[in-house]
Amino acid sequence: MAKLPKSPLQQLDAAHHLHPFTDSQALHHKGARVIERGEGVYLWDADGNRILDAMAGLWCVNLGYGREELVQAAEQQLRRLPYYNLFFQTTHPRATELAASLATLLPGDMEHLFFTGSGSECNDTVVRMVRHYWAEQGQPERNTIISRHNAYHGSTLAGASLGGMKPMHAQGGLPLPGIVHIDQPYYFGEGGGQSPHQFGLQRARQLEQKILESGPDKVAAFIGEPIQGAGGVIIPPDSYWPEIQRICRQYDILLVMDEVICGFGRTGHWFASEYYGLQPDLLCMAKGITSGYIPLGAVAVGARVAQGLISGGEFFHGFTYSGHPVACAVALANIAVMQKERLVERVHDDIGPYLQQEWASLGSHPLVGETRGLGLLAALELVADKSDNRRFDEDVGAGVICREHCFELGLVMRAVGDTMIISPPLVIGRLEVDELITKARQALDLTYQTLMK
Ligand SMILES: Cc1ncc(COP(=O)(O)O)c(CNc2cccc(C(=O)O)c2)c1O
Repeated sequence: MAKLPKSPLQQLDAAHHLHPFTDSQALHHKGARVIERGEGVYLWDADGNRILDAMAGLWCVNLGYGREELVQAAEQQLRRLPYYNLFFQTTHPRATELAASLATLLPGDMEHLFFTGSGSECNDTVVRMVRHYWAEQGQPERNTIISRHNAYHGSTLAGASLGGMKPMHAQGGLPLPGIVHIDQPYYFGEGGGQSPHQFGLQRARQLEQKILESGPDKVAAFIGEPIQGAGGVIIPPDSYWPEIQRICRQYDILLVMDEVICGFGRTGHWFASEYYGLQPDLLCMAKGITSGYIPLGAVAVGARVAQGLISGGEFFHGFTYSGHPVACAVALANIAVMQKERLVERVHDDIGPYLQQEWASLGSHPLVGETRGLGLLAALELVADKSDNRRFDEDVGAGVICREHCFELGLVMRAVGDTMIISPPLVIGRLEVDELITKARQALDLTYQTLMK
């Protein structure tokens, strides 16, 4: 795709708009990519280029773009009640209906929902909720939360602290006190000579070490993404999560699953906790809950913590847009479409296996050290030498080069370092998967030519 000089919009953007997670100076020179329209799994940029969005926006547009059912739900609610709050012993029908609907979809005994406006606000809520819970149980010193290096839990002070990304911690004096990290179950990058089974147990057992180091009576909870998304679609060995859950139960540590990415059918289950046989005490959701059409988050609360909160007097926490009525209306419509079209079952039985089968074929490419995936989440690792999976030097920027070739070919793939990841809309068809794979292979070929010339 030929790069045109900056348009008036790009010049205006450079003059006034500070983008998230962006080197603004670099962007000002380049000019922001302008995405104008979406339909199904496709986007169109301001130059009229059609792009297959294999990232579903930011892991969130599960129903694809242009779903009239969601637009209608929003419009109807906007006309009837565009906003009201859930404070002062008040509710509105959509919040109540959505809480009841979610309770039927969640694993285990999770019957209660606390609404927020984002995934980060969910994780801030988790920190306050678990510390308040333990204080109400007469154990106020239980306030340490254990998370993982390279986890992503958002960009608020608590979300970024729970996250394990060092560049984020370096900006703003993070992590906050009482939030500590153990290593991640990243077998391809850190497995060493161990079997996946042994590596999964070894990494899970770091939790026990950290609990003993912190003092079991000081630890409130452990938080993790079933599959780390922004960290690079890190799929743990099968031995990992059962061992984590066993350790949490042994030391009576609350288990918090962050399903902001993995929830709402992404893995072929309504929630990935089901796939891993987990009974979390708290579960965070956002993104796919509304297919990204409007911001919404929710924390699902299991019976034990819910009873503690309910009997613990006023919980001094909440947001203006907690359970925004238009967002709840869109979420209800989103869930209804997922149920009507049996999308979760389709990911599990049809399009998920098909995507994984086709994605795995990329593993034969000379640049690819590994392909992996579950449902409609997938990753591949770019390597300089397949014989020993030697990585490229960081300054080569192989992932960014590959990502840019993807855009030139009309495909969005995310680069996390030299890991290429996809998370397409759940509505993607087989022919669109074929297009995705063809373009991904072409991008790998172009990247190979760029790097190996
Ligand atoms: C697991 C998880 N938890 C919490 C959040 C925070 O949600 P909000 O952004 O709505 O506050 C996320 C968000 N995930 C996220 C957000 C922005 C960029 C990328 C990326 O992969 O580049 C990923 C996430 O992936």
